Amino acid sequence: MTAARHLQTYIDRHREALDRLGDLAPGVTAAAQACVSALTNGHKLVTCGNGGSAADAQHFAAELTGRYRRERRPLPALALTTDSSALTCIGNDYAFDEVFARQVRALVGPGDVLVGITTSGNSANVVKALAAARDRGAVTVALTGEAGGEAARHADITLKAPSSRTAHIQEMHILLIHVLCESIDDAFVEDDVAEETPA
Ligand SMILES: O=C(CO)[C@@H](O)[C@H](O)[C@H](O)[C@H](O)COP(=O)(O)O
Ligand SMILES: [Zn+2]
Repeated sequence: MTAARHLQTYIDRHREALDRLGDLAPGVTAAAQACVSALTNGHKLVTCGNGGSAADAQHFAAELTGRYRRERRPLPALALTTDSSALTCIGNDYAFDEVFARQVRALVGPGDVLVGITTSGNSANVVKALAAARDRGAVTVALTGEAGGEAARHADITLKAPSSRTAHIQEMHILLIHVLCESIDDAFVEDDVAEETPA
């Protein structure tokens, strides 16, 4: 297939998913409220995922500790994918399934929000992180594909990107993350006329 044909296929499939994304409005509202309420009450956001979703987890956390679009105070957020010592120690000494859950048991407390990102919904390390966070009294949010999978069973709120294809699920996930960042900015930007940094 030519690159041009790939491009058209991606545009068509991306648009198909995008056209159905509005159905997630109630879940997005609930997730935004959970994030804002946790951060307002001095709690933190913790994220995790594998591969491309690890990048999304880090992206989300950095939007909060750094900045998203508007100027506001730094907000507490942490991706569990970034500490190679913790990942290799826990993976080596326990099991890869435990790499996020053990960090959750160390770092996540009541009132925090754990965001688990998994396109299949079935990555065991993300599922176990959601379960551990729930045990710790955190609010659990899963970003999944349309199937939801096992992750949905351990999440208080599940945002199911309306696609079964990993790439397009990931594309919807990053859009959803940015939408959550808009709501978080709304809650923490003090001067609402603050300008966006030009690209
Ligand atoms: O980015 C991609 C594929 O687009 C890959 O790195 C992908 O994230 C990895 O295969 C992940 O291990 C998939 O895990 P999950 O989304 O099913 O939890
Ligand atoms: Zn990818």
